[in-house]
Amino acid sequence: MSKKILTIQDISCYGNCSTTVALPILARFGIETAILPSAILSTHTGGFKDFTFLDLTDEMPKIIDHWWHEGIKFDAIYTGYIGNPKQFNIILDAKEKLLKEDGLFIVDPAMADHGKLYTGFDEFTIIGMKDLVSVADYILPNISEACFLTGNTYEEVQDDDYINRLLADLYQLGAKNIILTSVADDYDSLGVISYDGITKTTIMKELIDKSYHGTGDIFSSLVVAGILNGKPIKENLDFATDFVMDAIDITLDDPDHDYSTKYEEILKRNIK
Ligand SMILES: Nc1ncnc2c1ncn2[C@@H]1O[C@H](COP(=O)(O)OP(=O)(O)O)[C@@H](O)[C@H]1O
Ligand SMILES: Cc1ncc(COP(=O)(O)O)c(C=O)c1O
Repeated sequence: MSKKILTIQDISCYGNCSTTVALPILARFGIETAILPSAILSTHTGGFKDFTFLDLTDEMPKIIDHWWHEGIKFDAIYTGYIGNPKQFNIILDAKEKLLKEDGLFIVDPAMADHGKLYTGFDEFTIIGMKDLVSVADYILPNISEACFLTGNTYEEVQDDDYINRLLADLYQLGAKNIILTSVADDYDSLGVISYDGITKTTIMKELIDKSYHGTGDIFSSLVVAGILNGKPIKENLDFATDFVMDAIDITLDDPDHDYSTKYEEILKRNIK
């Protein structure tokens, strides 16, 4: 039977990230997707100046309560970029009211990259993300987010001891499954490591020397689709990393598309 998911993140109207990539990707893999926007921005916050920002904190509880009264329930809730620290408690309320008893709570703590918090985020964002992480079935932090969540110092290139410490500290926070992204064991590689408290699965690939906004959201949406569709973790992570790399590859030769990848070209392929 097909699955039903609720994704809670911003709508960046232009720029191919968050809700505007989650919806098409999840739908492409047969998952019915409802959205609860945390904010509406004219663009994402990376690389565009003077973006607009409409905070939807006041609207969110109304939408949740309407669905609750309708008896709507989801197989999974997947959270991303949060528009305001006040939304963390609203999201926990949505989990109580709208997630099926055996449903999955999946958190992409989208708040930082390259060792820095995104524009507009502060310690209240970190505290709120920790609350979500503590009750999550899956979390998908990058190295920067893992550091802000656990109080470790950011390292651009990481050795085994450092990664093991991050994974142990994240697991200690309460997350049942960790999918750590932007892992680099040297300056020529990039990949992901998953950890479920017992087993570590590592997928490392050659670094493409260019980064784009939105790749984290594309990666997370693909992995979430794989989890809901019961894809084995290694296959799931391998597929998602290859997809993101292909999306980067086809965007490299288009200087007018610096703000995100042209991932639609890859989504168009006959993928299973
Ligand atoms: N330039 C790149 N070269 C190779 N792999 C990449 C590149 N950018 C992203 N990826 C792959 O996609 C994953 C998620 O993308 P990333 O942008 O690092 O996520 P996040 O937003 O969590 O930082 C990475 O861990 C890596 O496996
Ligand atoms: C508003 C907004 N949402 C989501 C993201 C997440 O982007 P990424 O997929 O690069 O982590 C960003 C990053 O720039 C953003 O500004």
